[in-house]
Amino acid sequence: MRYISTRGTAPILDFQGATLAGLASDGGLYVPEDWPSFSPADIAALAGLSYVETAVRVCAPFVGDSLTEAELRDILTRAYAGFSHVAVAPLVQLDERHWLLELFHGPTLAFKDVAMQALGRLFETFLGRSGGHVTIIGATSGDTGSAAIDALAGRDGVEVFMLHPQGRVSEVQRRQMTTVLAPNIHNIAIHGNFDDAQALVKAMFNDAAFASRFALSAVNSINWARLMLQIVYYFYAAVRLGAPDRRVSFSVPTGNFGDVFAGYAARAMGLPIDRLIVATNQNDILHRALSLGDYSTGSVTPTDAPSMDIQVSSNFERLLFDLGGRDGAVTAAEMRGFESARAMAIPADQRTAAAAIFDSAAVNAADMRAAIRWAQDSCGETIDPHTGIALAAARASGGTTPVVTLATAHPGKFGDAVERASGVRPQLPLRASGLFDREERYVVLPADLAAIEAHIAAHARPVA
Ligand SMILES: Cc1ncc(COP(=O)(O)O)c(C=O)c1O
Ligand SMILES: N[C@@H](CCOP(=O)(O)O)C(=O)O
Repeated sequence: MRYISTRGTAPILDFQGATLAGLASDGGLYVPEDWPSFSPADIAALAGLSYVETAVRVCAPFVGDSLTEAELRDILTRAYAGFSHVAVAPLVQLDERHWLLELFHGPTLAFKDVAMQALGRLFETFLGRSGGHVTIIGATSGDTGSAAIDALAGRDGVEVFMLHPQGRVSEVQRRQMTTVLAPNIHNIAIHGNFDDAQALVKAMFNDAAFASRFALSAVNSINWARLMLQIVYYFYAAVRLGAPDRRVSFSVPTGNFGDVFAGYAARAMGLPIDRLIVATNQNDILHRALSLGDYSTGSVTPTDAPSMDIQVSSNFERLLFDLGGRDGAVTAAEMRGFESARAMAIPADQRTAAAAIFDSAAVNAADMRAAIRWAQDSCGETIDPHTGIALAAARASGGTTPVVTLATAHPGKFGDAVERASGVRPQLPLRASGLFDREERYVVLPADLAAIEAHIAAHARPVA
């Protein structure tokens, strides 16, 4: 499989190259040149397979010659061996139409582990071949950072610099990052919000001299490998609910548009997904974009679902590229316009194409809390606020198709908010015990490119 940039001018790479590059050198995002196609018979053949075997089959066409099937299976087997549930992503029935897909059984208790545990091993394998070294820079609203740090701490060949918005992640999220004291892990709290952190990361990639001096790479969902690994659970869940013979919808708590874009990719590959529901919190740019064509940023509002307190959603560019006929020049012009005006009107034909696939909803705090209470009181399931947002949107949607709500974080990561909503204090699983007793290490810096680059330059290993 070859990978092309959404902005059309970066070199075309294979899977190994795209994984190590992270962001394309023209500022775009790598996408597969074509969507692999799964026939109904291919999908039916996934029935009864374990999560790892499903992942091998779904990922193989994307990986191409970069890994043998045995190498891929070995990476995935080791990635999911540390999950606390043997199903990796168990489906839990709520009522006759609604299911939860629990994606939080990995080491840091959020869906990010599903991709990151494998991505860490992909980096290790690819860098091991060349004896190379990369500097990973990332931005997090809480969950990507902890998952990346767990996956990469102590690994040879990688130095990790993770930016989070100071005071805007939960205490559990912060401690999951800052109590990891491995020498290759560097946490940076910035004065600003997640969008500022993400913009700084992209600015460092766009600083060609800095990017090549430190061999920058990415673990955010701008890295295609993240999304490939997230496509798997759409197949896994849909097959369990009757695909290819029954259509299934998914409700996805959305911030950076990565998780729901993985669902879009699964649908493009042939999985019979009926609707993809894009559920946002009060930071509703994606809901406005999909329902009104208004992709314009506002200020970021802090909410009880802080991991979704995002305005500029990186992966929306991948959707615009596909909907705009996969013309890099068109997407590059659109993104340049958006980056300067902080606003963009989605063209009518692209809105119509999106409406055939996506529904969207902006869920307020009261409706999110009501969804948490309903899950608790009517189903005995304790869910976190991000899942609550998506469940509220799922229950408000019409139709008879089964709807799977992605449960993206363990409720214990957001204990205060869950307790406020339901009166129930969720416990953190045993694997997180001791978090509050450990030493923390991080620096606080202004959201200023020169300051961040100077800090990284002082601690990273330049290319020889
Ligand atoms: C718990 C949780 N739910 C949902 C999201 C939103 O996912 P995405 O950014 O892929 O849209 C995030 C952050 O990415 C998250 O951490
Ligand atoms: N909610 C995310 C934001 C970054 O998302 P990513 O999927 O692009 O890595 C977080 O928890 O950091």
